[in-house]
Amino acid sequence: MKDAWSADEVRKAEEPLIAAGEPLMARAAYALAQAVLREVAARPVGGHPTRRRAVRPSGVRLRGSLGSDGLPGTARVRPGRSAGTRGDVRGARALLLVGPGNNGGDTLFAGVHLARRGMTVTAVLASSRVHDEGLAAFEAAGGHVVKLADARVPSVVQSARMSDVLLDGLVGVGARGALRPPAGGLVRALADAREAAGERWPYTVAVDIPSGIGVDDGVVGGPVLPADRTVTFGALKPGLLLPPAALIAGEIELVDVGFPTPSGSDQWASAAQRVALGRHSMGSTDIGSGRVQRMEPGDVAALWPTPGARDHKYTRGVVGVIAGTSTYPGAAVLATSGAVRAGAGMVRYLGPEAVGTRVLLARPEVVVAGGRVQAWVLGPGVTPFDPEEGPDADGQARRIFGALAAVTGVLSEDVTGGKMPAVIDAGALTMLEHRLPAWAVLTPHAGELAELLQGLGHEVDRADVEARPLHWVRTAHQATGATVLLKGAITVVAGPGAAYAQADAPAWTATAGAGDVLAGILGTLLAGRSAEVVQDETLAARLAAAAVLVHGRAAARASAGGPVAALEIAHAVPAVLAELLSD
Ligand SMILES: NC(=O)C1=CN([C@@H]2O[C@H](COP(=O)(O)OP(=O)(O)OC[C@H]3O[C@@H](n4cnc5c(N)ncnc54)[C@H](O)[C@@H]3O)[C@@H](O)[C@H]2O)[C@@H](O)CC1
Ligand SMILES: [K+]
Repeated sequence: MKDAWSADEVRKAEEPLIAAGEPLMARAAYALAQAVLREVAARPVGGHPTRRRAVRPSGVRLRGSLGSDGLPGTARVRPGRSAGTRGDVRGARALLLVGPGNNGGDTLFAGVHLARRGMTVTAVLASSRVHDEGLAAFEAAGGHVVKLADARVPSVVQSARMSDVLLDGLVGVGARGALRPPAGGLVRALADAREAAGERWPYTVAVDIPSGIGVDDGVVGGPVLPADRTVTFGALKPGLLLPPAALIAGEIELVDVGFPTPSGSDQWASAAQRVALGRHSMGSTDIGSGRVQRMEPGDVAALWPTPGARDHKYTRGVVGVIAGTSTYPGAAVLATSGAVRAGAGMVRYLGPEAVGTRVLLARPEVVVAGGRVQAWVLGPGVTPFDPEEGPDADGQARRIFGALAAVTGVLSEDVTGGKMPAVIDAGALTMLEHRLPAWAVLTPHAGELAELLQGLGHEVDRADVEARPLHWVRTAHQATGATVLLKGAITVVAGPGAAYAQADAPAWTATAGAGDVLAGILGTLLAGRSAEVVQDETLAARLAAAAVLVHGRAAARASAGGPVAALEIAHAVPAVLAELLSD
């Protein structure tokens, strides 16, 4: 499991270490410098290993000479190393963006290592005050210093363009909100230049985080310079796992600076507190707090129910699927295929006869009849419920309302029954009338989540959900009681006391029907551990994250780098599971 710590948790962890005299900054700076040196040394002379520059002018290098604005003379000094071989970093150029705090300190000390190795290093100080010792050491090592206040932003941008590597050390975990001027203006100009430059941009390394992202929530509320690599210290930060920030953080390198291993989850138990369903019922103080995790293959293997010699189809779990209509029959095929391929003991299908026939043609092992079920998959391919339109022609809404009663165990005013986990997708998301238990997993995409939240009294649209996914997923979890899984390039899951951000699927997975397959896979997982899921309110979120990982890996396998059809994702699931379970 990858565990991301909030900025507060990082501070709490570092305090005793700093008090004990542990050289955290020295460790961070050394590791940062090593990451830069590795990259620069791997570059063929005159080009980036993966983003080779199209034109690399040769010319006279006046190493270290400065122009009138204090920046390396861009007219006189040509980019790249004019001499040396692969592995030799001498003469390579680094531009450091240095902010006022310890993030800038890390960057200056890293600059010391780079300068000592013969690189030409220039620090642009974005603030009037910077880390004193770092600055003194940097100057002593021969680093050049430019104050942003004395330089023009276009000259800094030009200097960046001519560098081999760019270090973003403006703010780290001490950041509050979007980047303010002048750092914000500089980063906006650099981000624009990077966009325009395409491949011809220096390798960009974010120090601890890309400056300007929300450390705890991954929000990108202002200018941020996308990084090729983020070298982060002590622990991952939620913003490095969560969209949209995670999509611009590049490769993440975690540096051990001596933090203790992650403690238990007791400290954030408050996030598990649930409040009554209602328009203004959310405890907003809980939102945004807590740890974010990313499940890894080993975690999934430990969670996946595997059959033993004494198991039979009922002990392994029966999934009931209510999906598809005569207009959208394919969703029924995809959801049942996902469930079958994920290893359900049995899959039942309930729906219009014509759709059931199609399901049987694709998957003869599906039982098209009612009966015992241990988890439901409700809603793929079912149209949103509109009470004014009267009873639905296919009867799917009626069936789903019935199944939803079994999920909560409240069958009627005076009759209660067994409680059952469920995946609630697509059309079924419009049929929620009561507060739900955590073993009900809602699986909306961003547009559906926005509509659900609007129904709960929030003014939010799809773009808002995409801009602050963790916030809105947590809000929906707290408002409905259900575990919420927001589908996307990075899928975010929130349940009692926990949040997961899974980035397992290739971009090709964004294709019609992929979500129906996911619903089926998750249905099988919930059915396989049905009794435990209703006992342990944290289990549904873990199983949801596990299903996302398996689905994403199956999509990657089916895609093999090219387009993928949803049904092929389902077909790839057994091989993915076999691999995960054998490791
Ligand atoms: N946690 C760890 O183990 C370690 C942390 N270290 C570094 O220390 C950093 C944290 O240092 P600090 O607490 O000094 O904080 P930062 O360096 O992250 O920045 C705080 C400073 O930035 C300014 N600032 C905050 N928000 C801003 C905004 N939106 N726009 C412009 N300026 C803004 C503040 O005025 C403050 O002066 C970490 O990110 C990391 O780089 C390392 O030195 C060593 C190890
Ligand atoms: K930074």
